[in-house]
Amino acid sequence: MNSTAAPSTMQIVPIQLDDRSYNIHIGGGLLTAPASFDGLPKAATALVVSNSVVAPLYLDKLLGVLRQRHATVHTVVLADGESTKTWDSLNQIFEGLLSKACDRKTVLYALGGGVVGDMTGFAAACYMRGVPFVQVPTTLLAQVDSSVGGKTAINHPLGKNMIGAFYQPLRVICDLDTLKTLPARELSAGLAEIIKYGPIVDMAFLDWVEANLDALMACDPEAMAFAVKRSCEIKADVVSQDEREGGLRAILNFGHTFGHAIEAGMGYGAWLHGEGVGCGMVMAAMLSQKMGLADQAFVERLTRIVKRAGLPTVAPVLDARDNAGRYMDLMRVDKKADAGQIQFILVDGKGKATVGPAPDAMVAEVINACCG
Ligand SMILES: NC(=O)c1ccc[n+]([C@@H]2O[C@H](COP(=O)([O-])OP(=O)(O)OC[C@H]3O[C@@H](n4cnc5c(N)ncnc54)[C@H](O)[C@@H]3O)[C@@H](O)[C@H]2O)c1
Ligand SMILES: O=C(O)C(=O)C[C@@H](O)[C@H](O)[C@H](O)COP(=O)(O)O
Ligand SMILES: [Zn+2]
Repeated sequence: MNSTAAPSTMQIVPIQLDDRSYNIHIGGGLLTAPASFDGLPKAATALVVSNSVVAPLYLDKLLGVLRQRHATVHTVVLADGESTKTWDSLNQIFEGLLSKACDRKTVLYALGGGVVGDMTGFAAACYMRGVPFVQVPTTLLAQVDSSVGGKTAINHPLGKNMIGAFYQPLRVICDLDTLKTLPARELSAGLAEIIKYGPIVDMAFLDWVEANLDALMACDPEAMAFAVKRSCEIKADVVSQDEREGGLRAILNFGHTFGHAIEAGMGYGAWLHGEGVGCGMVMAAMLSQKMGLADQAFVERLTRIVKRAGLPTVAPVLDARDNAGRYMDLMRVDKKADAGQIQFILVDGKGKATVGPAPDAMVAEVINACCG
């Protein structure tokens, strides 16, 4: 591995949010290490939310530690996949909480990827108007992005993450060992969000990612430890400046305006979130170039990196008759849209991002050029 890699022991990345500040713990074996949970509330009751893929792999391990902290630990195991990020799943969590008479001190633990994390966080925000929760992310994407920063949500058929709340966890516990069971496609999805941090904030990190992509795709522990830590540092820094996306935080949406349209337009789950983001970054970079902000060499470089990471760079046709129109309609629903005007995250290819509109004709050119 190139660059100054972090050691494989536990590392802590703080996120400063006044009375909602917390730490992100990163390291191998954290799931079964009681010390990872030190300082968290030892309420009588806890409830772990997981899913049908993650539970058989890691639920017993987590329960082993939690039963030393809570007299009673309940579980809710949801179905798997992006298509389950719905009211129905959310209700299953509420039913689990209510049927077990969980009180407002009950600690919720989200054990899984971003889908479980986003839904558990939303349930924690709503149940009895707010109960404590802890993120235990088990995918690369969740460790480098979704578990950090307090965005929680479910999807709506008309738009991604449309119903949700900002609600911070008490802690994020990233056990790097869980990444060893992750399918290659999911690892690639996580790489998309890692790649994202370069063009928006830190091009030296993009250089590092490019130089270490093979190690990352092979799940090399040292490379992973550094990538997760640096990603969390970048995200924590952005979120601590703008927790509720008044402005700056929107840069974390680089690639998402197009990506979310792909996810919703294809039907949730057909494209993974990270795949939409990967392809969406290529589209947003191309738009940035058309707007005179980035040069062609940067667009080509980013496209090469995204492709090498195992992610799609050719966007899907969402409507054979009016494809650009369909993309536009889906993007107008995006949460960043302002008075019906779509806002894009545009990059300069040197590590700076801006948020703004783009002429419809240029957006259509990008869609036409990128769709296969
Ligand atoms: N809140 C945020 O800030 C934020 C940021 C980025 C993404 N997201 C959301 O996160 C979601 C995507 O998250 P994701 O990519 O983790 O998807 P996911 O939660 O669907 O997990 C991906 C797949 O991996 C499986 N899995 C999880 N951990 C595993 C492990 N250790 N070994 C084997 N299989 C494992 C899951 O069951 C699932 O099949 C999207 O809904 C996206 O909108 C939210
Ligand atoms: O944390 C953020 O802010 C992000 O934008 C991170 C994104 O990777 C993530 O996919 C987020 O859920 C998208 O937010 P949304 O507000 O566009 O739904
Ligand atoms: Zn994302």
